[in-house]
Amino acid sequence: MAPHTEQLTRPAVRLRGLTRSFEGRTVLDEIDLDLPAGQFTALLGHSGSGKSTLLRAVAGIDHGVAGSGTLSAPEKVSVVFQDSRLLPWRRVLPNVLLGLDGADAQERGRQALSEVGLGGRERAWPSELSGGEAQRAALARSLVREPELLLADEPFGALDALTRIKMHALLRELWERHRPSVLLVTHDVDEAVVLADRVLVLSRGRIEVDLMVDREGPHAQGEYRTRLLQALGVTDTGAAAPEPPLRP
Ligand SMILES: Nc1ncnc2c1ncn2[C@@H]1O[C@H](COP(=O)(O)OP(=O)(O)OP(=O)(O)O)[C@@H](O)[C@H]1O
Repeated sequence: MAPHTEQLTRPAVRLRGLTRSFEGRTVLDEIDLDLPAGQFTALLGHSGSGKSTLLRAVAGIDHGVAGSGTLSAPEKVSVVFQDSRLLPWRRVLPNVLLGLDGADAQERGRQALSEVGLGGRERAWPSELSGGEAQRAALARSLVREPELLLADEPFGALDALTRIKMHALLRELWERHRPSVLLVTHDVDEAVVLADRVLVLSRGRIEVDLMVDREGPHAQGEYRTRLLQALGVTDTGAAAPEPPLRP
């Protein structure tokens, strides 16, 4: 497939001096960041480093949080969380279509479910789905809205290892087909390297590492992994160093 170079020149997300704090404690400290349209970016960082705070800011769902700076993002944004957030009292297809109308909505919903491998499960209740299937339905709910930007906050964090591998393949395949910009929050270095074309590490309120992952080039995934683990302060024994303190 030809690279979408013309798409990549148009920033989908632009942050300038983005600051967010809770009770006087700065979590995001004047972050400048551009996410080009169509890029798959992963955001890594220690627990509590501010990944979800950044994602929520970009999603525009952090009203009431103290902050400053400027932020622009596309109009059509979908968010996927660690739990599917399906409404238990609605069947799968109505969950996927929630808030959508239009003559072709049903057909688009069915198509989205088929794309995530849930064709035929339209009338199932959320309680009848496995964790992986529920996350597939959540992806279908995002997909059907044709987002320009997909924000995903640890979407596979609660899944078992085998299901997670399948979901990685699905997400990458959906991204290749639809080409939204993706910002994936994860604490899993392997997930970041397997999925993303660019990996950011958030630390002390700043983007401390900004690494392009060249899938075609000579670098083995192991090299990226080692660099990112080092940036996260993980030792050879696998022990994680504590999150360094924020700047005063
Ligand atoms: N609504 C809130 N009120 C007070 N403090 C908050 C709030 N939301 C986040 N924080 C604090 O901001 C910091 C960053 O939280 P955030 O959830 O963004 O981190 P994270 O990197 O996503 O962590 P994790 O990987 O554990 O999900 C944490 O210290 C957290 O306690």
